[in-house]
Amino acid sequence: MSNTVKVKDIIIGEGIPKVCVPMVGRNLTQLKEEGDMLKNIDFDVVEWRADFFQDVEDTQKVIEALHSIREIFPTIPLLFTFRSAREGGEKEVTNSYYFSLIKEVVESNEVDLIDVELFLEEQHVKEIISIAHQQNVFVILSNHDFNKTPSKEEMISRLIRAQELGADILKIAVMPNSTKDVLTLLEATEEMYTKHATQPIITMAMGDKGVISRLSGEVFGSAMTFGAAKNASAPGQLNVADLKHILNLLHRSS
Ligand SMILES: O=C1C[C@@](O)(C(=O)O)C[C@@H](O)[C@@H]1O
Repeated sequence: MSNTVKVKDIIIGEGIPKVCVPMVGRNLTQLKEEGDMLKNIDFDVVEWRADFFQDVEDTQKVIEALHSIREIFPTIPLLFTFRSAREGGEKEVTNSYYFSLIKEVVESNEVDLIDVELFLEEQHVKEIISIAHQQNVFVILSNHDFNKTPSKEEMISRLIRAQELGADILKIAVMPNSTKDVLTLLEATEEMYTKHATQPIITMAMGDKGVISRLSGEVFGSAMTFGAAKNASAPGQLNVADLKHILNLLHRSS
């Protein structure tokens, strides 16, 4: 197994951390406006945060919107995410709707990557991964704690669990309540990356305190970082242009 995942022309896990921009429009008009603005910006992966979409409970409308987003970005890897409210997202739907939505999205042939929450029922996670892999869609198994930073051991064990379940990319986002918490996240990242990971990992400490973790992926082993175009999808995200610039600077001096 390798520590990289190649999606279209982007190799996640190699070189400078890749920059992912979330789209957070509430309707198709807003998504198209966001898409037009993003056309002039340099980034690597686009994430559609479908939990922001007001018609997310209508699968047909979701697929139509997905198609429109794909038309705007035919060559850029597209990540589909429905972030549940319990993990910091905008909306809560039933597990069975979440499961059927993700299945439809994967089968639509419009996405390259999907985000699946690690704490879903294990059977559902396994099934989604299997369907996604049949369709050549990569799976990011993710976990978020918007209130605190778990212990280093706990964060590593969640990332290992995601890996054991067959995820292509492992992700954890936590909220630091102190500078020490940021160090704990970075330590967990470094240890996971050097000792356990066979897959790329993505980690971040959110909020103002955690900003450094969104910039230092190349040093500690986080393969991707999220930046905001106009509206952030999580606290602490920097503007994409600044993010790219700083990542390039850090790369040159590394
Ligand atoms: O999971 C993540 C990471 C994130 O929460 C962040 O902190 O940048 C932003 C989300 O859009 C994305 O799905």
